[in-house]
Amino acid sequence: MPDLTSSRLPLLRLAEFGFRYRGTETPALEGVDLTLHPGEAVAVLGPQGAGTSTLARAAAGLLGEHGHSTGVRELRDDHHAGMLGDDPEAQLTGLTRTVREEAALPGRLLGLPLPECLERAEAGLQELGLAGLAERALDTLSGGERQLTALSGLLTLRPSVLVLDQPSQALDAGARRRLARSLRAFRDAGGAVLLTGHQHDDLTATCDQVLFLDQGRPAAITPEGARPDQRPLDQHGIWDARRAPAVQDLGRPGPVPRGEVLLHVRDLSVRRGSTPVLDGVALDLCAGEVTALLGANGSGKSTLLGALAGLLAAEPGARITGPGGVELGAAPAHHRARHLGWVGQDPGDQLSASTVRAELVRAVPLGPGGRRLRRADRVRASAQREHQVEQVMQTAGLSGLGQEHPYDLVPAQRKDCVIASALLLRPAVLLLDEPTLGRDAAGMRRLSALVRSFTTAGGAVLVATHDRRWAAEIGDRQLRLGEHRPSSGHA
Ligand SMILES: Nc1ncnc2c1ncn2[C@@H]1O[C@H](COP(=O)(O)OP(=O)(O)OP(=O)(O)O)[C@@H](O)[C@H]1O
Repeated sequence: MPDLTSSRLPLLRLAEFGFRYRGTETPALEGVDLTLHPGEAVAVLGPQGAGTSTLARAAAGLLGEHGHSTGVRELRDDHHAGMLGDDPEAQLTGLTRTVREEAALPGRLLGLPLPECLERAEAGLQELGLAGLAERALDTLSGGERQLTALSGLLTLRPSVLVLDQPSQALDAGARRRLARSLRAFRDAGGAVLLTGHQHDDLTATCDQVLFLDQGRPAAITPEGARPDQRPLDQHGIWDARRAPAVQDLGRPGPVPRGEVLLHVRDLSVRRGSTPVLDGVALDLCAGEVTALLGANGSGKSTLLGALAGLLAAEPGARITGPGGVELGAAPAHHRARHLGWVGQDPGDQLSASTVRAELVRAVPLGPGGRRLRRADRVRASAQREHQVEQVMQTAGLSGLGQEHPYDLVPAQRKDCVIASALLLRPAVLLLDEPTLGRDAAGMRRLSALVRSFTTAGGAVLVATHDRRWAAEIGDRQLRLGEHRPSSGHA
């Protein structure tokens, strides 16, 4: 990055900036003023649909051919902006095999000499705590490890302005601290940072200013250097992940005798490659309870959920018993799916239809006889299925999105689509992998309500999350994975 410290000229300036996507009538952004000087960091927060991701792309200069812009966007001569997008499934290029290759790729595409690319990649990986994973195949990484790999690649380009859309997604507290340190060093060297998203967290809290967006328009801005307090965050629909948990707000009953055990697990050990990731996990999921699954990036949360769903093989000796004592240890995944609804970390892995409605219709079997139903029964079963789909779309906040392609939805809605599919099979247990990613305050409330209504109806939920506030609010119990040794305790 060129030396910037001597100058107070802005690195990036948006003035009266507006943008309208092609084929739409309402502008996604209007009248946005934003200036980033060397050393500064600004957060732009808004509820889902407020235009924060569009603003991130505009700042990074990536909107060009997608629509029509008005006003001014100026990036200082000889400088460039780099951006990490909000879709965890689209952050890796798919062109490389290992972490080192992926981190070095952006430089190679720029035409930098290979040794320099590798040197920069090494430094980026070191800084973000990934040096030990340099040789790892990308398809073996956990969600947080993937996100940090993408960020290391971006850092090798040495941009002057870093634009990060919801960068804390999927990161544990330690990784967030490392990232905050690395952004501080980046700013001290004269760079500027723009963070966008729907949540206030440890990273947005390090910014000099917070600009709130509402329906594409600036709604408020905090005074420089002041931290936003509770009121504007609530007013603008932002989920405050740093707030102390408000357990009483959820109307959770006090300690009650545990309900029927719906999933009983003992001696569950799983290896990934040659690495032992889970070692003798024991847990009981009971009717009416939410168990929050916590642990650092790479501690094995997705591995545990995947092994319970029958998607990853457990070491011999594991005992897994489902509702009513049904033996699941040797059952294949499609058999377990009748009892255990698995919603994995990457919703894209579980979506295959071209519309949300088609995806959900496909999830429901058409009566016990399937295609062999008589015509009249089939008509009745289809109408019933339509009704079920309609209802679940409402519960999951997908009303009005039935004709959308799942990949046109934002990541949180894509996850809702997979949650809805799982609910349609009426499982006794829901296994949710990081369902809070990318949600604003209303999205978090909807998720809490959905989880609670599932347990109130007698189900059990095991949910992996890095959001400690939400874990404390929703979890009746907590199971913490760490150092490959699980420890469980009550919330
Ligand atoms: N084939 C493999 N070989 C070696 N290690 C692997 C393999 N597959 C996964 N791992 C490692 O297993 C560990 C557990 O991964 P998992 O995805 O379960 O973690 P997680 O707790 O869900 O993490 P995150 O919070 O980042 O999503 C990670 O360190 C991951 O890199």
